[in-house]
Amino acid sequence: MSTDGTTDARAGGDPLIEFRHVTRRFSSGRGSAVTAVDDVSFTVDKGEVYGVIGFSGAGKSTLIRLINGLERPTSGIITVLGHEVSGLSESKLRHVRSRIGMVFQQFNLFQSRNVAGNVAYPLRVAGWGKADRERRVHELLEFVGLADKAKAFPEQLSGGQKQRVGIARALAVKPDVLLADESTSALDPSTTGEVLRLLRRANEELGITIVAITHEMEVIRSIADRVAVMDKGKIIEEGRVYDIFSNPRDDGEVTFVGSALKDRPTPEDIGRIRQHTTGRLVTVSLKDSSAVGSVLGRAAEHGVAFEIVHGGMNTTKNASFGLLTLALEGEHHAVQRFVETMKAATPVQEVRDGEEVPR
Ligand SMILES: Nc1ncnc2c1ncn2[C@@H]1O[C@H](COP(=O)(O)OP(=O)(O)OP(=O)(O)O)[C@@H](O)[C@H]1O
Repeated sequence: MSTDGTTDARAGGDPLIEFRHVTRRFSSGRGSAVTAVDDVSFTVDKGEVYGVIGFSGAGKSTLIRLINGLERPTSGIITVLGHEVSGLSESKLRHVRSRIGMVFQQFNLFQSRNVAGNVAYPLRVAGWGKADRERRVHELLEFVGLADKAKAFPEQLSGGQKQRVGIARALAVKPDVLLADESTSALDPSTTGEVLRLLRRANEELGITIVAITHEMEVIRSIADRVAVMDKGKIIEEGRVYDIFSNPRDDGEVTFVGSALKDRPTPEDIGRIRQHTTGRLVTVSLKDSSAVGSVLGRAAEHGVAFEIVHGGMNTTKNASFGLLTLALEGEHHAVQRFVETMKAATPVQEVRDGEEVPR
């Protein structure tokens, strides 16, 4: 990662995907219209994992369908792999689509074909010869850890195994981009981890760029480099996952991503904490834990006593970080000076009693 907050890949050239003021409106038939994607602009760089998160109806599926040209924008410009797809004919679009793999929530496997047959399908369509197909299918099944299942049929596989076949198939023709549409939403938590690790390997070992749309924060936290939060068709927040997760905001406003962290105290937690302390409550970021440790080590010199009342560690794709909530006891000005000293070392957020923390 470079110091200006961009990915290393960006230095290598133009973005792989670019949306400029893209809007997609659907008419509902009775004269009213739904704006599924509303004046959205973003870029995805080569080699990065870009996550899009939002509630149902936020416009995520429409956004992903705009990338592979299954939807056309009402207005705005979409460039994918150097082509302005918003203006391409259907035959030219097919060429761009052949460089984009797709992973679906419900796997979309052919039930009548075995695993090898499913993975070989896009290779057949692309005109690969039999020997090359067989070699490639074997290579892909090795990559996804299903070499022993080549002859099995989808109905004989677990959900996680089906999705691994789906990923092998999506990677078959060596696409530049993988679009993952709620790829783990149909899976249980342990299988979700297995599929996310595989997507991460596809990104890191094969260098494939991934756009993952999801309503699950876990997907964003564990594989995305950057995240866009969608709400009612708009991107309402965007940034590097590590920065968004690890910076509690000073103004007390809790962001969509930040609100999903389990290591901030809920109002119920605050109620319990208040039963045994009247101290000032602050949440400090452990982005640089040695700096925080040395400040806390000097609390007594400031005439301040602290107690750790809440906290935990999180791991994102790129790094770990934690949030620690402290109760600070001491003379008002001493506590204030100590908070200022902490703020010089790390982001600090006040915890207000009775504060509503959206979950
Ligand atoms: N073909 C269509 N015709 C009319 N309205 C549509 C069409 N496709 C999507 N919409 C509307 O656009 C809005 C965004 O839908 P979209 O499916 O993109 O959201 P989403 O975030 O993917 O939600 P979900 O996770 O439930 O699929 C919704 O109000 C939806 O009803």
